[in-house]
Amino acid sequence: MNKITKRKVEAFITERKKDSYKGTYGRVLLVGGNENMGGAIILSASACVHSGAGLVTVATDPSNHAALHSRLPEAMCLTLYDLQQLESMIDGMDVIVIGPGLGRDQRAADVMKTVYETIDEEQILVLDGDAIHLHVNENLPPLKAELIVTPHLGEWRTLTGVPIDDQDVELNHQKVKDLNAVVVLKKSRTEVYYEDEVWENTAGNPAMATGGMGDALAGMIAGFVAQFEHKKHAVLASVYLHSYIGDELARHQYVTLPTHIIEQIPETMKTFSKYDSGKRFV
Ligand SMILES: NC(=O)C1=CN([C@@H]2O[C@H](COP(=O)(O)OP(=O)(O)OC[C@H]3O[C@@H](n4cnc5c(N)ncnc54)[C@H](O)[C@@H]3O)[C@@H](O)[C@H]2O)[C@@H](O)CC1
Ligand SMILES: Nc1ncnc2c1ncn2[C@@H]1O[C@H](COP(=O)(O)OP(=O)(O)O)[C@@H](O)[C@H]1O
Ligand SMILES: [Mg+2]
Repeated sequence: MNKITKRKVEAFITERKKDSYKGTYGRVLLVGGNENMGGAIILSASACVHSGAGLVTVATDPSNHAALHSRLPEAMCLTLYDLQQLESMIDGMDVIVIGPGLGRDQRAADVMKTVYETIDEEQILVLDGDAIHLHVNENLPPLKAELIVTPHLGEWRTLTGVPIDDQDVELNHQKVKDLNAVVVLKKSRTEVYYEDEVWENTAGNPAMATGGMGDALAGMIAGFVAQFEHKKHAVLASVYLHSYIGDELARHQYVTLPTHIIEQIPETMKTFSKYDSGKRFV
């Protein structure tokens, strides 16, 4: 299995071009956060903005709009259940994240259907949390977009039907090929599955075992994929950096919150970008 290491990620995160602007770094739409789980999508959106996505929009329940605006004025927002508005917004996006705090009710299923119907092959869909359950349990239209799925072990069981104790790398890899997606299988040593290879994260620790940590990762993955040309490197780099920051914080903190990790993303990216591809400090 390939290992995602610090040296590799330093080479993946490059300096920004002088003449770039927000349009260079991608447009991301994050869809989720019902009236009970607004925090989930706020964490995802916040991680996405702090990762450097050019423009971030959030479709969430209206009861979350004020909190989102006050926590993250950089993001625009729209009403989760206004399917017409959602449809027209999807059009201009590079990456769409769906699932954090979405819920699994009929309204959530209708939102999923709209996204699946509207999204096209040029776009990338990040499927997380409740969207994984809806993907399995709802009769959805065929998906044209490139798919990145970010299950934890329980969500992977839902997707594949394989009990957690029976999951192993070989069987997981077979299931990934059937799924036709990139799979970020989240656990203490997260694994990233592509059709032809598997990568293992080499960072992360139990101080990160706290609610919302995966929501933050979904937003980071979207932010990286939206701005970096090399999509595989973007996914591997985001998975590693999320855990690397967690490890740095855990040197002094018993528990690390997703908000703590998010705050550290820009500074950590800067440090990683200072190494050139020859791994030399420049
Ligand atoms: N502040 C918020 O609004 C939060 C909202 N959240 C949302 O809550 C929704 C439900 O997600 P949950 O993951 O809580 O619930 P799920 O019911 O999808 O998954 C929980 C189950 O998965 C299994 N599982 C997960 N990780 C495992 C591991 N490493 N090893 C073994 N078993 C494992 C356990 O059996 C557990 O019962 C999602 O939409 C999520 O985004 C959560 O992220 C928590 C924070
Ligand atoms: N013991 C651990 N060691 C390393 N990473 C962990 C550990 N526990 C949790 N994590 C990380 O925290 C995240 C949890 O994701 P998830 O279960 O989806 O959380 P949530 O849905 O609450 O946001 C994953 O990225 C996982 O790798
Ligand atoms: Mg989750």
